[in-house]
Amino acid sequence: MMITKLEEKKQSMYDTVLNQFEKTADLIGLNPNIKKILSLTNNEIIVHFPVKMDNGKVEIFTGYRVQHNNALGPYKGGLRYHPTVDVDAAKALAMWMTWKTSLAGLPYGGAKGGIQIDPRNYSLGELERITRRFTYALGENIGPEHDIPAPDVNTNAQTMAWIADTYMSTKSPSERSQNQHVVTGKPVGSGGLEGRDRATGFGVYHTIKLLHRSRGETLEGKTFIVQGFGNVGYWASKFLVEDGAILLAVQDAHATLYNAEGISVPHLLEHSSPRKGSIKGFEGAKEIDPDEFFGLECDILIPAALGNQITEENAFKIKATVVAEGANGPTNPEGEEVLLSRGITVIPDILCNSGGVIGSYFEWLQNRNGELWQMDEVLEKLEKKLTQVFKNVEGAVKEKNTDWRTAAYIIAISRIELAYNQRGIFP
Ligand SMILES: NC(=O)C1=CN([C@@H]2O[C@H](COP(=O)(O)OP(=O)(O)OC[C@H]3O[C@@H](n4cnc5c(N)ncnc54)[C@H](O)[C@@H]3O)[C@@H](O)[C@H]2O)C=CC1
Ligand SMILES: O=C(O)CCC(=O)C(=O)O
Repeated sequence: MMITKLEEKKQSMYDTVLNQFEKTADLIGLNPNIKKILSLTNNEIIVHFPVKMDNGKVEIFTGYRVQHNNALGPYKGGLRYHPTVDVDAAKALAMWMTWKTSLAGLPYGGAKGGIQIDPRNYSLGELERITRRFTYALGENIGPEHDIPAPDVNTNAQTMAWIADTYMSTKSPSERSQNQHVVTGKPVGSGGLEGRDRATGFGVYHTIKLLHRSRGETLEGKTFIVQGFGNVGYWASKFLVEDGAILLAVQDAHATLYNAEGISVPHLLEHSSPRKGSIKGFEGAKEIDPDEFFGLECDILIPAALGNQITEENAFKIKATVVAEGANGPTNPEGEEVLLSRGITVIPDILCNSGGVIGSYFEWLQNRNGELWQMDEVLEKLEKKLTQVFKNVEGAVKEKNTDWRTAAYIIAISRIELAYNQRGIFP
């Protein structure tokens, strides 16, 4: 059977995470029974649900929620609205969440899901109805102590507010407020956490900064390029530029921009916001061929869009000496081999973008305890936690004389193995 380009891409995302897991499992001699459990996902939920469109016609949508593992706590992970969402993509992304929450030392497991749509084709009212129907269809497969979604590609605080409202409306009046933490990443004012919006981008910036600090360098004058100018790409760029780095190029789904003098982050945001996030047409940079992007001269490359972007086909072109994975799974194993053989440091996704889920954990605690945390308090706690996680991985890199991803996986998988062993399931 012929495999289309899109299918090839999806297949290899799941292959990527399994390859990364198996490599580390073999390295640490993971208990074979635990390896079997972690190689599979616990639950793969697929729902089909009808929604009335603005023109009065009914469309049927397909939504996914894959729950990989909950040995360390409730399932946690984002919801993505994108044409590439399917069960394989959700399985891969759910596994990454399990490793990420474990590495960060959070009391969570891993899940991911979404709907296979291009949200640009729908009005705001349609997106609200799609989201509410999806929430009903998921029913008790999500819950504040069971599986807690959050924003991901093409979903945001508004999407989370609709989910929380719909889920809470299924509860009796006296139970409603106890269910607000069914999702995180909500708007501030509806149970959201001050600073959750910037938490992932802040984490990307902070891990880059810590890596440079450990080498006796600062970010002043360092050049960087970023793929994706959404939540993660924008906030990471903003923090980096505020710390003296220079943004040379940005690529999104519609255009690739370059300016050797540096691109203004606030001006680019101002340009893109009213255009459904597109950077196309920005006058403060010239548009270049998308194929030139990865080969641009720079110090730091931040993939902050989709998976499988850095492969054996383009890794040899990359000039950056640091690749900071804002996205989940942006580098496939063959691409990573090329990068490592060329001495390029890869800050792996499960460390680099973990600021988001750490921020979500703070929001969950805030809701559970009926508290309201302030921005400075949140950023201080986030920085402290990220620094601790970074130092743990740095320690493992040195101790095991290995790359950053393997070091991060060793910590993440060993923690889950310990939990299973402590419970005496596989003595
Ligand atoms: N939002 C969050 O808190 C977290 C997000 N992530 C990951 O970060 C990545 C980006 O997520 P968000 O910024 O939230 O999404 P977003 O929806 O806010 O932005 C996505 C960006 O990627 C661009 N993009 C889409 N397809 C592209 C393509 N083929 N080539 C180049 N650019 C493309 C879009 O134009 C947009 O600029 C995803 O991999 C997501 O899983 C990871 C941790 C947390
Ligand atoms: O904030 C969260 O719960 C998860 C965010 C997410 O989807 C991710 O880290 O990839």
